[in-house]
Amino acid sequence: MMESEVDSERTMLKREIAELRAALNQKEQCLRELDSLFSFATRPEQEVVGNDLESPDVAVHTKLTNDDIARYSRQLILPDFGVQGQLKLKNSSVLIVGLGGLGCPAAQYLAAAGCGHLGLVDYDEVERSNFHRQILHSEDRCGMSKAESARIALLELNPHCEIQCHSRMLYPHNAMHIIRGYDVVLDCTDNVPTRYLLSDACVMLSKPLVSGSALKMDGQLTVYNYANGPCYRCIFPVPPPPEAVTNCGDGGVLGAVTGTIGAMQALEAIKVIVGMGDVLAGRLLIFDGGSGVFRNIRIRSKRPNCHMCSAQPLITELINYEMFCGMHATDKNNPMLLLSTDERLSVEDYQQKIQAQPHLLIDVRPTAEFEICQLPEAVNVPLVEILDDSYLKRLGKQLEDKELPIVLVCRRGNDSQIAVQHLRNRFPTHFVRDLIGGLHAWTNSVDPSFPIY
Ligand SMILES: Nc1ncnc2c1ncn2[C@@H]1O[C@H](COP(=O)(O)OP(=O)(O)OP(=O)(O)O)[C@@H](O)[C@H]1O
Ligand SMILES: [Zn+2]
Repeated sequence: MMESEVDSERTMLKREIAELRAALNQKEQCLRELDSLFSFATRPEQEVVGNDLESPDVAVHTKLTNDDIARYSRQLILPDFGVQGQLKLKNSSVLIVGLGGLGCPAAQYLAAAGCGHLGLVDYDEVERSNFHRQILHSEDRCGMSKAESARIALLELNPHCEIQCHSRMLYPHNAMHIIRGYDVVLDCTDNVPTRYLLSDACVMLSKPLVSGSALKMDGQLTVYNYANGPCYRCIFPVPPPPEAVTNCGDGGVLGAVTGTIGAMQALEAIKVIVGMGDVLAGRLLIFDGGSGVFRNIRIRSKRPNCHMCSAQPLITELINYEMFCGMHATDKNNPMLLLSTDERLSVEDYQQKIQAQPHLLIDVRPTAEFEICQLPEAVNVPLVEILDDSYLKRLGKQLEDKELPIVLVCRRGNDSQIAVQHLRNRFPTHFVRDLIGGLHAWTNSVDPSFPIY
């Protein structure tokens, strides 16, 4: 063998070894993810201590008081409800997870109707952007835990209701402890991992789950795991890709829409407890607030091979739902993982080093948001336009022969990263940066008088 042939043989072998190593690493990573997904609930339990994790002490009432009769008279005279219905409600306990746009009206109607015990779970604190729809919270309780704030408002409405606050995040290590003590659970949250967690825990504990959602002008409602009906996994066996999920913070929502769905969640819970009416199990109520139309569609019945609620479930314990839903995966679609910090610009550096010199500041938020507030000299080019080739052509003309630095900004610094990637592909040698943390960081670190939403 010639010396050159030996060299090329060596190079080829080295390449093959590198490829085998990469494949091995990938397989090991898959194995680690699988292990982590399925061994999650068997790890030693943490943070499961605290008074709020004990089940509510539900005394059994056999009679209504005179105060009950006066207070609830208008519903007592409903033939399907009556004294027995009121007593069932008085002896019942309902867990409301999420005291936001849906949870507030739901809790309000349940407390007012005389539900004896309410559990309120929320890890978040009240802030100003909540008030337009989270109607139990008020200006003077800004910064307070949402569960505590809701409790104060609910007791004003009905001091006979016993309320247990769980001011913490519901997650796999505490979900079973918290849910166990309640008869019915309301999902009033806004994220996919919690929806799977609640559904799985409710299947394991045989609790009906009244699930609501609302976004923009639309809402949806159904009851899972009731009277042999489907669970959430029967309908959604695999989670949607993270980038396909929009929440109220990004998509917007009208308070009256969340109010409509939240009130209907309370109604379904009352129907389940009292045993009246036709519970929305196996059916999905769709509310189109724009046209004022309610539709009711039949959804599938139990999926025979559902991983959770079938006769032979594959999942027998709670798992890591964030991972299951892909939020922590090294997901290329996750904009948070697009750029490293040194490829970006802090709001302080922008203010001190760039703002005073000629530059192009592009705000990539949708126009409706740009109209709410904008930085001086910012031009609005929504992300969808940036991704469009005709805009890039126009920008190319504008930049001809100019070393104009480009700075991109959005609300929180996610969309701006996508825009940076796009512009860099087109103008690889140009200075293109985005502001870390977006306009929120601007308010927090540079100009507290700049509006935040
Ligand atoms: N796993 C969870 N445990 C406890 N509370 C949760 C969980 N997931 C979501 N929530 C709560 O559910 C509520 C959802 O309500 P909503 O979407 O109206 O409010 P928000 O999160 O304040 O909205 P915004 O997007 O405007 O900030 C929030 O208060 C949130 O804290
Ligand atoms: Zn199922």
